[in-house]
Amino acid sequence: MTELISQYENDIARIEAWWASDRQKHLQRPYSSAKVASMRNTIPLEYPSSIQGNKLWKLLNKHREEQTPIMTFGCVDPGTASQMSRAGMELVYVSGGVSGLQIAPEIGRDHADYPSDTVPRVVSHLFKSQCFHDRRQKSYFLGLSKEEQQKFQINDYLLPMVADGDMGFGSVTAIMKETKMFVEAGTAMVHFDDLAIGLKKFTEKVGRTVVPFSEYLRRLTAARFQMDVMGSEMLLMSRIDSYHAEFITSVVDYRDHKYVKGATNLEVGTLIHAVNKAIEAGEDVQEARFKWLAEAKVMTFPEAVQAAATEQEYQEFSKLMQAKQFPSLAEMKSYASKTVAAPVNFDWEISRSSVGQYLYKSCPQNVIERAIAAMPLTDTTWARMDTPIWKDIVEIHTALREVDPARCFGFGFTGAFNYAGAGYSEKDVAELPHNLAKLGIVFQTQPIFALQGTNMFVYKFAKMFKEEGMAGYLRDIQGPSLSEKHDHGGTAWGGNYLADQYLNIANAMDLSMNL
Ligand SMILES: C[C@](O)(C(=O)O)[C@H](CC(=O)O)C(=O)O
Repeated sequence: MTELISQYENDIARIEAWWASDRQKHLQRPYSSAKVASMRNTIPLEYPSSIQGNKLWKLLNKHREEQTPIMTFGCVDPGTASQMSRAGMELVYVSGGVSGLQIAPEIGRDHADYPSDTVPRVVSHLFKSQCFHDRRQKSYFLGLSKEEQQKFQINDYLLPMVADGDMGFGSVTAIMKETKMFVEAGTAMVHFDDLAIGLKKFTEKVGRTVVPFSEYLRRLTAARFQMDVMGSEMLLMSRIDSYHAEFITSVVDYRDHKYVKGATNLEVGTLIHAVNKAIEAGEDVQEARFKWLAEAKVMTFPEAVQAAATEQEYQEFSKLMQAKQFPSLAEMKSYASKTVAAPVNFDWEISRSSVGQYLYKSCPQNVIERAIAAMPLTDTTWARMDTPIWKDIVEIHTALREVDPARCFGFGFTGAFNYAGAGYSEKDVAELPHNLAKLGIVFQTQPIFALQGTNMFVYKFAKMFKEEGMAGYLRDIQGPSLSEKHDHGGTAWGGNYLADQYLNIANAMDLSMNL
């Protein structure tokens, strides 16, 4: 019994020293070291994700200081990961969307509806493959002559992996389990977003739903707590998805109230009723929805005040609004009643969707507020965007860097970004990675290469092979592969040297045989 108590007390001291370290000191936890210590195992467990997390932390900060980008892309298979190493990339991104379409037991769109262990399993598989290549490279290298060693290119096969944790696949205990799986798998950094579970409609232009502020912070706290219990240095990234959200699940948190939209024409009945009527009549539901939204004159409460007030009244109202960063609806209503003569009609209940979501106004400011609230619990931030609007990127990251100048940020160039539509010239696109890096946005991923790129390359090859057969194969694949010493099963990459060494060792089985 006393042993358990002294171990618990030692753990508390160790945790506090750890939290004061350079790597951890930027974090603030809403729980004590004693709580963490009380939930630790009685044997010390260590995880390679700590080594990978620390490696990534150094890498991100080096690039932040040098204002240079770390370019990477989504990868779900060992071969691709090994070639990323060989090409000198510095990290590997494991995409949820690609895992859902390539790895999940039941393939489907990126709705995060695949089993919660899908991405951790991909990371675990990749990590084992990274360790294999690391081992076989070392043993191969050590078997070379001094001259050969001089010329040998040593690859870093153990690139840190950044993994997509989506929204965590459940509430507190589910997120803790998910985080545990990522730590055990060898993940260097995981991101959890503020999207609603079960309502993810990914990369479709409409219909994204976020959870309230408080629910998101609860997710991050659960993940951080799990990492603390495991003593893990894996990095936790907050990914804020509110920039393109159209809905929020609840108005329980007053910090969201400024952005929740309601009907200002109260004569229209409910949105649900309008949609159901259209379904019954066999009419276009989307059209009925748009019609209702226009008739209901949907807007946020501050916008409703502006519409009802004179310019002078609105200025008075705005002054009162500045008194508090996060006024609740009740407070905003009281400010309006003190400053505006006309009635301000506003009802956020009648505009709720059929699954109960409230309408939500997305804008850079709510991304900033959410990202700042998430900072004490997380190591890095990703403000996700469907369209890379440069002025908003600058606004968001400038505001965030004022709060934490040393923060490293991430960015995803999603597959369908319309750069020209967002005003980018070819030169702007070429300079984008460097311009992002100047804002501290150093982790930059093209998440879906393993769909967009791989599909295209395989299609082109398959067409050629069908038409030209082995002659085409020899010309385009086998010839260059052999002559340029690309990796394939018959090279050192395939592990034959390592296997030979295993065989030799095993063949030396019994020295007493003296054959
Ligand atoms: C990063 C992402 O979550 C993914 O699953 O890879 C997606 C990718 C995409 O839609 O292009 C994302 O939400 O950005």
